[in-house]
Amino acid sequence: MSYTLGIDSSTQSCSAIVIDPAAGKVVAEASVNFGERLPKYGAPSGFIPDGADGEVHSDPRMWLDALELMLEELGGKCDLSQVVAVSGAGQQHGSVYLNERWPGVVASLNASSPLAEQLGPCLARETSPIWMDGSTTVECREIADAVGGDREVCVRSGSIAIERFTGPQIRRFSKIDPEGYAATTRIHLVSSFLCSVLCGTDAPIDTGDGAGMNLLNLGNWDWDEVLLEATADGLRDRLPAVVQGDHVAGSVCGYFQKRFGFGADVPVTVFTGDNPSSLVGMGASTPGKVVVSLGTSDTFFAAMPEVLSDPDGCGHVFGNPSGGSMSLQCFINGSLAREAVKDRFGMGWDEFSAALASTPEGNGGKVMVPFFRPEISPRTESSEPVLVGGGDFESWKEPEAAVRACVEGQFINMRSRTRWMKLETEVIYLTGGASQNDEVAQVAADVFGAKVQRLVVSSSVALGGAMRAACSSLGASLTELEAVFCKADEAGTISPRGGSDYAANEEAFEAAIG
Ligand SMILES: Nc1ncnc2c1ncn2[C@@H]1O[C@H](COP(=O)(O)OP(=O)(O)O)[C@@H](O)[C@H]1O
Ligand SMILES: O=C(CO)[C@@H](O)[C@H](O)COP(=O)(O)O
Repeated sequence: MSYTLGIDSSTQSCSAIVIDPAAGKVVAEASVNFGERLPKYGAPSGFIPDGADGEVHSDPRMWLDALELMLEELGGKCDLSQVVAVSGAGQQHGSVYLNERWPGVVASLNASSPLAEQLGPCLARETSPIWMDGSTTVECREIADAVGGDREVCVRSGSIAIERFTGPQIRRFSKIDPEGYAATTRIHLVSSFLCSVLCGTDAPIDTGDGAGMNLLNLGNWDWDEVLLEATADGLRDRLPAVVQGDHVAGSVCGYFQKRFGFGADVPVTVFTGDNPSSLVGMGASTPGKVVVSLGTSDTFFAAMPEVLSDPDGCGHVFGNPSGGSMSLQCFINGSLAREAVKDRFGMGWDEFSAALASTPEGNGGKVMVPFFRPEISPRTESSEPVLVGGGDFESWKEPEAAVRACVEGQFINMRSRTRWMKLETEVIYLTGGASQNDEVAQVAADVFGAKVQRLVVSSSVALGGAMRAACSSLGASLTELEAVFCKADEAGTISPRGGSDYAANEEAFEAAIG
């Protein structure tokens, strides 16, 4: 038996899948929700709430604790000594700031004490800004001005200077805590941090996740000197190397061998971002398939035949772990906005679904701009949702209509904001926590006028890691793996009903966002 393992450290949980690539089987899965299992970090939804000035941070020790809990759980379900290759992914853009102790400590992890205890003293910044952080508007402007404007930043890096991207975050840290920045000798992404810990060495950053930093040049897929210079002094020395997604970063280190029973010399393929990994796990790594992920964020992405960036400046280009690039649009008001509406009416998911089922397509013209925190697609300041459509609805007195207005509003916004990708969306491949909800999936089908399919294996981020490990370390064929592991759940296919073209609701939505 030769298994491969894929790890997914996303916003709210650390999950994994073990597959047997030769037998075409899923062997085991495990997941640890940060908020539920690690309440001591004060992050019920995976991040520390109520940060000042738009800051949204998480504690990297929480990610380490969760990794250990998750591997313990996984080890109870399958024999980890049979794992012959590993890879994984992290939520994108988040950054971990490490001091001079880091290289020594990570290379000599002691199996008798937890990772968080040993690596805590290596943090030059106690907590990590994550993708929801919007505190760097000033720094975005400064970087763009230094480089010659947003268009120039976009041409170089695939995105204009964006608040949650790592470069602006690094610049802000260097300004607000110059001593902390001076003590920082290495800055990792969530993905490269966890890959480093697993290998017991300082791992590189892959082009998939690296492109979410406003620091990587899409022309040569390497650090861009002009952007580095515009971002912070001495930045190049603080960043790891950039590599393509098939690079092997090292092998599973002694700590994990002793604690969890991994074998010696198990290669670890460089980790990537959760969305690039999901691209692989959804069987969408060659152009032609559109993926919508309904995780904490909602994202819409696709592999592209050539680099395509958003003229409006809200969308992004990331590296495709299988080569080339992918375009992506991210919506901050995803699952947490749906949860906010559900909670406002004291509903559970079943009642939320029933509300969708009992209301008509188009909602009689009632539509919500469901921005419970400032949105990034499009960029808006407001953290109050807007209800348009009349009477009781606008005073939040029609729960069912409000639920439909929220979900339709989300997909209407997604449809408008992703037109720049010029994709034929006959089928949408849906993944992420909310994708299991058939009624939410039905709204996606109706608004896009496209068939919606989920895959039999739903954990696409982790699966992408296990598939990437099999390709780069075992020489497996990605096409063959996709044929076996990325099968659509045909019984769960949802077709559009065609009851509305949503044109009037889109018009109302656009008018409301101004
Ligand atoms: N039945 C459901 N209907 C709608 N949304 C759901 C349902 N079950 C879970 N979710 C949503 O899934 C989200 C988590 O998705 P997940 O993909 O695990 O997030 P992430 O990968 O960002 O950590 C939760 O915030 C929750 O709102
Ligand atoms: O910021 C982005 C993509 O640019 C987010 O999609 C993060 O990568 C978080 O992903 P989820 O935890 O919501 O999957």
